[in-house]
Amino acid sequence: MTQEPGQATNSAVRISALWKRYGEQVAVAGIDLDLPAGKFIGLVGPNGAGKTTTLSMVTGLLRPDSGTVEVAGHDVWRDPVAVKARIGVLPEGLRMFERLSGRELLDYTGRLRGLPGDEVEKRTTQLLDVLDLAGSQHKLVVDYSTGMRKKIGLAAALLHNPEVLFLDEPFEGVDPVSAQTIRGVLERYTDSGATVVFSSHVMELVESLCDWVAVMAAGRIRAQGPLAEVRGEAPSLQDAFLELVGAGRGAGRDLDWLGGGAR
Ligand SMILES: Nc1ncnc2c1ncn2[C@@H]1O[C@H](COP(=O)(O)OP(=O)(O)OP(=O)(O)O)[C@@H](O)[C@H]1O
Repeated sequence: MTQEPGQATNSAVRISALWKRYGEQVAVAGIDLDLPAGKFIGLVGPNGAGKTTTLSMVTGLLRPDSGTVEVAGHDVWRDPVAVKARIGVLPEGLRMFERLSGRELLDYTGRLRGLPGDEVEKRTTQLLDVLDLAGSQHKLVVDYSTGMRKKIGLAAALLHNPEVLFLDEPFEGVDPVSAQTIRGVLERYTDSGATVVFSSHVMELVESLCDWVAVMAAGRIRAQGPLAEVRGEAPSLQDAFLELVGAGRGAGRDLDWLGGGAR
């Protein structure tokens, strides 16, 4: 059911019976997810679980085989313009306009989003400042480090003040200082009532940031809910996760030739 534009909704994202296959490979196997608005949400799962495929379908970058996705009350595939106006996306391996400087990239993004020039300028200056990129604002994006690319990508995704922000592995390749900066910006953003959905396989990070998690493995949702509920009696999210995805702690036992100095 799609709500009328502007109507209040408690769900930031509603996914129903979503499927995606790549040939014989089932990447996403009919998942249902209801992600509450105003939360810091982690989508966690091992390599190949289907996180990127799910986020791509939710953000309108990849067409599902079947199923529906609603973001901020709008159907992603029937009402793509309304959805794209309300979301910010930092995809994995984001392609950017490499020959623009950081500031030019944000200026261009702001204008594409239809913001007035003076507003773009103001927000750009503030974001560059907060994300510690002011000193590199005139450097070409092609010369940015991995962490700087993540930060400028995040700034571009935030510029139009979206209702829901989707981030695929936002902390991958980011040093602890930059990670702390990104974290501060995201916490401020969710405190104002916006929603962050991010994918990660770093459990400690998810545990320390998120108030709500969805655990994915082999294309299916294994658990979803408030962090404390998903963690249950387990000492940490990592333990709960290993239990849920059935990971063997004995992995490597067969590698009897490995280590010990014998050649
Ligand atoms: N373009 C593609 N063509 C064929 N198979 C694909 C494609 N993209 C993903 N897959 C397969 O779909 C499954 C889910 O992949 P996906 O990238 O969504 O997982 P992920 O949870 O994001 O993994 P990771 O944490 O390693 O990035 C994997 O088995 C992967 O090999």
